[in-house]
Order: sequence, then C-alpha cells, then structure tokens
Amino acid sequence: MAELHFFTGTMDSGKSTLALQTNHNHAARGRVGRIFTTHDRAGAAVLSSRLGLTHDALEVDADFDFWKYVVDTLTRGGRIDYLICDEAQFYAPEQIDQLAKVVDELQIDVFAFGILTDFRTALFPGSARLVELADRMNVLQVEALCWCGKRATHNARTENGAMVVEGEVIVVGDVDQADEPPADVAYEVLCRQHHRRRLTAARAKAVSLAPEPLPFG
Ligand SMILES: Nc1ncnc2c1ncn2[C@@H]1O[C@H](COP(=O)(O)OP(=O)(O)O)[C@@H](O)[C@H]1O
Ligand SMILES: Cc1cn([C@H]2C[C@H](O)[C@@H](COP(=O)(O)O)O2)c(=O)[nH]c1=O
Repeated sequence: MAELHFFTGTMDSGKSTLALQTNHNHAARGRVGRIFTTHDRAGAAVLSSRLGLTHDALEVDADFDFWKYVVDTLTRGGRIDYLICDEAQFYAPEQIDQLAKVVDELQIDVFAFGILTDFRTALFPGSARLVELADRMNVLQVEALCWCGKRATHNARTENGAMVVEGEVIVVGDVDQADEPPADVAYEVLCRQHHRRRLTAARAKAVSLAPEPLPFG
C-alpha cells in the first residue's frame, strides 16, 4: 500500500539529505520518481543539502497541481512510483490534499520533508495539513542542538544578529554559524526556553561577557 510520509525536524536537521538518500535508494532499485521543491536556498528547481549533494527538481509554485501533473504524466504513458517533496512547509494546504489523493487513488508513495513551525513558532499551513493527513510522521533522528546543548525544537530568525518575531513568513535563508558580521537575515535553531527568552548564541555570549555590576549600594 502506498503511503504519505512526512519527515520533519528543525532547520539543519538533515531533511534534504534524507530526501536525496530516499530518492537514491528507490532509484537504485529501479523505481521511477519525481523530485519537487520550492524556494530552495540554492535557487529554483534544485534540491540541495548542506552536505553538498544537489539534484535537479521540479519547482512547485502556487498554481502547481500535483494531481494534474501525475495524471497527465501517466496518461501520456509515463511511469511514476514515488514523489519526493522537499520544503513542503511552503506548499499550500490544497497541494497537500492533492498529494494525499495521489497516494490513495494512484497508489504512488509520497515522501514529504519540511519544518513544522515558522520563526514565530506558528505551524506553516502546509505542515499543519501534512500532520493532519500523513500516514506516517517521522521526526528526524539527527538532532539539531541549541547553543546550550539541549535538543533544538524551534527555528529563530535574526536580522543583523538580533532575533525577531515579526515579519514576512517566507524569507529564504540559512542557519547563521556565528557569521561575523551577521547576515541581514539568518536563522538559528534553539530550544523552546531560549526561543521564548529570545536568547540566541550571540546574545547569550554578550550577556555572559558583560562586566559584573560593582558592589556599591
Ligand atoms: N561539514 C559537515 N560535516 C558533517 N555533517 C554536516 C556538515 N555540514 C552539515 N552537516 C550535516 O548536515 C545536516 C544538515 O543537512 P540538510 O539536509 O541540509 O538539513 P535540512 O534540510 O534539515 O535543513 C546537519 O544537521 C549536519 O548533520
Ligand atoms: C523558520 C523559517 C524558515 N524559513 C525558510 C528558511 C529556509 O530557506 C527554509 C528552511 O530550509 P531548511 O532546509 O529546513 O533549512 O525555510 C522561512 O521562510 N520562514 C521561517 O519562518
């Protein structure tokens, strides 16, 4: 039986790597797939992993219809056994419904990969729909870590080094590995407590280096 799989984790937890590995393993056994993504950091129509692997992909825009694409392909005599769908948090809920229909009506496996929540800790609509519809939801086993060493559960956005909680939901960017000077817009994975306190690695370091107040009344 075909299934709708949703693999999730924070940014930098290995989702795109797993997407490419999943494609590799299925293709190596002679199965025929299609790879989709949207707003990848490496540009349009490419799925990229921080480990350096990339693969051509079909770019999903707001008007893309998965059901129509698959039915058209099969009608023209094409073969599709599975779909790989990266950055699925950016897909519209209707597109996730189309993916579920592809699984149920055409017996084609769908492997979707994406982050659950945005920089404000709110669910992305596409991810919310995946949680509602997926046959299997898997949290990535390689844990991304907060600067404090705890498992990172949230994605923070920084602007010029300072954490923000307001702004456009979709802003393509990368995790800021303590870049100096900090990028205009970057991301950092944090545990819930430090996301709640808006305590990024840079701010924690600045606070710890601040001089002790003098002991005068
Ligand atoms: N230089 C490196 N050596 C080993 N592993 C790395 C290196 N750089 C990145 N990684 C691994 O790649 C992961 C990020 O992979 P990626 O698939 O791009 O993540 P995601 O799609 O979830 O954002 C990191 O969590 C880390 O495990
Ligand atoms: C939290 C958050 C992230 N994004 C963007 C930033 C990246 O381009 C992708 C996530 O990619 P990854 O492969 O999981 O690292 O999403 C965004 O647009 N809005 C957000 O709130």
